[in-house]
Amino acid sequence: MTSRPRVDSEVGPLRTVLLHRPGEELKRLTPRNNDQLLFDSIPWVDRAQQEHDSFAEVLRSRGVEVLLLAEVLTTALADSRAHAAGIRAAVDGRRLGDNLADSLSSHLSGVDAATLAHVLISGVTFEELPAAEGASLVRKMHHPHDFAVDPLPNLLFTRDSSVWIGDRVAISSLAMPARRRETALLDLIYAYHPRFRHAARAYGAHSAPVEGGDVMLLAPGVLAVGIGERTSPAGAESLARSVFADHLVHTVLAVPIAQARATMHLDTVCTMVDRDAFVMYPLARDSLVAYTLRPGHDGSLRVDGPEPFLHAAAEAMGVEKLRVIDTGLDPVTAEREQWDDGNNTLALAPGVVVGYERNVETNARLEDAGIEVLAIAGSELGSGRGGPRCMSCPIFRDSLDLP
Ligand SMILES: NC(=O)NCCC[C@H](N)C(=O)O
Repeated sequence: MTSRPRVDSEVGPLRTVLLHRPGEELKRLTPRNNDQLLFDSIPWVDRAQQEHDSFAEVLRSRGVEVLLLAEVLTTALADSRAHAAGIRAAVDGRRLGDNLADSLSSHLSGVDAATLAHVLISGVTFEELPAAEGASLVRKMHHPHDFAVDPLPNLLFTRDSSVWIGDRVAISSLAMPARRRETALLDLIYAYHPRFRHAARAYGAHSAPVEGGDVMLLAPGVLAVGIGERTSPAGAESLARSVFADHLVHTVLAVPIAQARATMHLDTVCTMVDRDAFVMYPLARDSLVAYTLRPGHDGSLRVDGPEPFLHAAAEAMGVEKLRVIDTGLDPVTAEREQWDDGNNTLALAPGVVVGYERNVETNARLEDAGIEVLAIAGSELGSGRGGPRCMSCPIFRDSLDLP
């Protein structure tokens, strides 16, 4: 018997998670396209898969049910409506022109669900397009390795494309063009997979950017939303209005973060490692502030602050004080380990987190503070600039009774 999806904290015991085992889409990365596709180098794909398999194994060994995105997508695409919608979302007439678009769509309408899932994730190059009658200027003028359908190498970071808030799922509105089509796949999964199709949506039909890496359920009823390179003020405000209207939370903390690649999401700067504790980039510790948003009368919004993030968060969570694990790192080590996702941990339970093994100093300080760190290899996975929290979308966590 599977539990119905529900997440209301960052650290409640994790029971079910959605991961994406990286595949052929990573083989599309070249030195010519890696910047645009948001990777900092070209990963060794076999090793990335081994690292990911080990990550999944660590989770399973702690009793977590691991759902793999390609498998759940394939199940969803077995529904003919999902199959047709998946093709519509991938085949772009503006890029291909009507003739090529029609021929690709009709080819894909004849493939099985697993093949379509593969195509939707890995993309299609012009040389891979099915043969068609007659000449095509579009085909002739594109390089054979140009993408007719873009690959989605960042699907690996399942945190960003959807997020469960209580018993509702919010499909993100991703900011970067290289990631926008991910939402179409998540939309199909949650609409057509038998396990999810009855789940209510949060934040439906909004277009202002919100990415899951910026969204943190600090405690039941308290949501923090980073605002920076990815999530815009308009996105945070729309999300807040939506979750207030659905009575999912009582407070949203809007947290400005530097608009830089190193700090692309709030979870690159800090993550929760216990019900009252964060691991946090030391240079952000004193500067992080929050605006406090609460529902006003008649659908209006109250906005207070800004004030120091830790004060605002403690007050909203109803705890006296929040702890920041004192990593005490020198600025250079802190900067290096922050870049390598040292602060991007995935909590499996209060005081138990998964982190990249390479962040030796941060992990040692966490252990000193009594946090159990399950260290995983991530030399290849990290080339996309994301750590264990980025690579996981919790679908069910046991609820957390605050002290
Ligand atoms: N939550 C996260 O920080 N996710 C990492 C996303 C990395 C991906 N290459 C991106 O740039 O979107």
